[in-house]
Amino acid sequence: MSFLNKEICDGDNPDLTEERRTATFDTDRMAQVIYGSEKFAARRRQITKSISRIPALQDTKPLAFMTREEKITEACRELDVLSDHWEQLIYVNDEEEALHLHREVIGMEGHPFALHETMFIPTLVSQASDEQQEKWLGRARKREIIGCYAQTELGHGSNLRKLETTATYSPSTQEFILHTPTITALKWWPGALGKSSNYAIVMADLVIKNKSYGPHPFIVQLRDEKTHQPLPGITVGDIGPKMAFNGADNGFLGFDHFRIPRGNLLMRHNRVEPDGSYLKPPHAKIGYSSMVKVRSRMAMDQGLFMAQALVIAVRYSAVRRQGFLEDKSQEVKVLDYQTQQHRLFPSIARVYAFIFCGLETIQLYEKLILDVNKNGDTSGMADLHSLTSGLKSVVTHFTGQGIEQARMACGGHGYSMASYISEIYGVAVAGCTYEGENMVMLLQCARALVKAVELVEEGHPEKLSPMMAYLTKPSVTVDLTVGPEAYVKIFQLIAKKQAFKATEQLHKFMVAGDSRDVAWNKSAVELTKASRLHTRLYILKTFIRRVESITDISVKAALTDLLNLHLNYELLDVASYALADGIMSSTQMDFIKNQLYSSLEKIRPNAVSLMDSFQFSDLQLRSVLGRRDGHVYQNLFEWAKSSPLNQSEVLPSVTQYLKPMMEKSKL
Ligand SMILES: CCCCCCCC/C=C\CCCCCCCC(=O)SCCNC(=O)CCNC(=O)[C@H](O)C(C)(C)COP(=O)(O)OP(=O)(O)OC[C@H]1O[C@@H](n2cnc3c(N)ncnc32)[C@H](O)[C@@H]1OP(=O)(O)O
Ligand SMILES: Cc1cc2nc3c(=O)[nH]c(=O)nc-3n(C[C@H](O)[C@H](O)[C@H](O)COP(=O)(O)OP(=O)(O)OC[C@H]3O[C@@H](n4cnc5c(N)ncnc54)[C@H](O)[C@@H]3O)c2cc1C
Repeated sequence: MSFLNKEICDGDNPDLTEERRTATFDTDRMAQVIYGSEKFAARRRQITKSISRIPALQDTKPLAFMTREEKITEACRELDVLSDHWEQLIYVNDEEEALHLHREVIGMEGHPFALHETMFIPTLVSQASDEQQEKWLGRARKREIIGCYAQTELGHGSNLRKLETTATYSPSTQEFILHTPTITALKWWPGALGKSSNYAIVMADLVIKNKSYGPHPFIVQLRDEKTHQPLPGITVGDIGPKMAFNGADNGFLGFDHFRIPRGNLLMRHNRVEPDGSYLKPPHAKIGYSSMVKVRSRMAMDQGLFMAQALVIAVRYSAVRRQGFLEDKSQEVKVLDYQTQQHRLFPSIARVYAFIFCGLETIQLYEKLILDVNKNGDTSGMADLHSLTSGLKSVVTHFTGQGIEQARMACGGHGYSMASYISEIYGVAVAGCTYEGENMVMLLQCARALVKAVELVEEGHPEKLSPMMAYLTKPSVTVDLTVGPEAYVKIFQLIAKKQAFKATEQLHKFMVAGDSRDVAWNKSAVELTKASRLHTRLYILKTFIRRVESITDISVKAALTDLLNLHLNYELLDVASYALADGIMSSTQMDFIKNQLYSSLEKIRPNAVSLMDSFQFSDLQLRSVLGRRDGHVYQNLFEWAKSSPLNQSEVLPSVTQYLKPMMEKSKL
């Protein structure tokens, strides 16, 4: 079967056109699966088309040749143009459409609204009372004010209970006094805080009558709305250049006894009354909801980062010819090498798997917020917290690995900033750190796992949440040839064994006299391993569920090949556990390897289309190597010529130093 999209292929590199001809499915149909619905996939295309009709949004100077200041200015110029066209481009207040618009036009290097959309507004939605929403949410949505999320401090990011910024209630004036008592209490890292935001959600330790109530969210005006000057009592600025993400002004912030009205404590779930009495929230960690929101998005966002790198690497691999196979008259596309396929295809499978998880966790968060806000029902919080803690850690780790492999798969040109892969890598791996450092979050996930194992050991398996039910499954011998369910069974056994082993180790140290915290630390590596396996099992099951639900036969067939690759690759990757515990034999290992290699061959003809299906525009990709038309070499040459170093033949560094040095050497 062939699905040739004329519009796409006309004038393209013939090697890429050939790849698109061999596809066995329709990329528009695949896009519906990727983006969760026919409607949203179509809206994305429509928005992309509308963007392409606005000349002021087309690419200017390549980002790689811009200074940081130029990048920030350019992002703001684009935001201004977008704001003029906002209502004609997207449905106002549709978060997914807004995200797509920003991703495509401004890209991933950060911008003044990145935290406004992803954390400031969501915190107002989940934490502000109706009255407070009336006051601030409308203004925020209309972009009359720009906000950020200021939580992390110079001295503390992971351990929130030790945040030092205080918000001390003064009943006589009905104000909170925000204060930065030490250098380590300076807020440090919040995105868009340094120069752009005029408001912030500030997480500070609530203190009433000398009693600390822990971190609470406050809305704080930082800058004058007319002059944009910091208000008296506020010290704020940019923390300097970063590994990537340099279009964002991550900032620092200090308070000198800065007063805000009582009504600026976000009070949907807790209250401080005028006399200073405190009303507890229905769940102690409800104030952490914005972090859970971002974590619940991360499987999707990271999947899309990795997808961008893979679109670039796969298209380039179909254009790049090097070396010979059978036919000595023509060099082969590097995509035909088994090693190249092995380098790229398992990551393609992970991209799809991560995105399917993201579609699910985004919905789970939306449901949770509805339950909490409408019915005060917090019962889903613990499960979503442990799930998203594990997921953000596993997904960011593999995304980093996948992008780096994509970079190497592009050979020398992958190392050039023309590929854009280094930027994608730099931005994506920030996710290993932000929203909770990966080890810290794996250990959060482990808390839930250990609790579940303890329930089983105490004879209460009925109390387990559905995600943990596998911990009660008995050991069985599995015939791998029967299909995905057999892989799930083996994975469940591996994950279960590791969860029990890690818990056993924890208990052993406790029995020997260690406190739970010390025993926990002595078992931490084993615990993180259990969390990873538990999370990878969830990813695998989600992938299977999603593929089963697809109705388009050709799309389903292509994704089944990808799923089979995933099952074999993941199981092989954790085979050491299975071998050590006698869960799998070496014959089964050989079977898995052979399945894996034949999956690579099956996927090969669909590789380019599997990545085309993401329907990223060239504007969004920002990559010379990944262009849709595949005209790599001409454009690389043009790109290099536009380097500022090539704007003159002889650089001042030559006249000033190299020439005199060479002259001196002649003497
Ligand atoms: C439209 C525009 C879009 C444009 C997009 C363009 C592209 C942009 C690209 C990229 C955007 C960039 C965006 C960057 C964004 C970054 C933002 C940030 O980084 S904000 C800072 C994050 N900071 C952390 O995540 C700290 C991590 N630490 C913590 O969360 C806590 O300290 C934690 C969870 C590690 C411990 O918290 P404890 O000390 O209060 O609690 P304990 O004592 O350990 O636990 C007590 C119980 O509470 C539960 N718990 C903890 N947190 C919970 C929660 N959230 N929900 C439910 N339970 C929770 C625990 O599981 C535990 O349960 P049991 O006792 O075991 O049953
Ligand atoms: C690009 C970027 C954007 C960010 N944006 C924001 C933002 O908008 N708002 C905001 O408030 N913050 C933001 N942050 C800050 C970010 O959330 C924190 O850096 C992150 O939570 C990690 O905390 P930390 O820096 O204190 O790391 P640390 O906790 O100091 O980590 C250092 C090491 O200690 C280990 N460690 C720490 N605690 C434990 C433990 N209990 N057990 C085992 N190991 C442990 C970690 O695993 C790690 O290896 C951003 C950070 C980055 C990089």
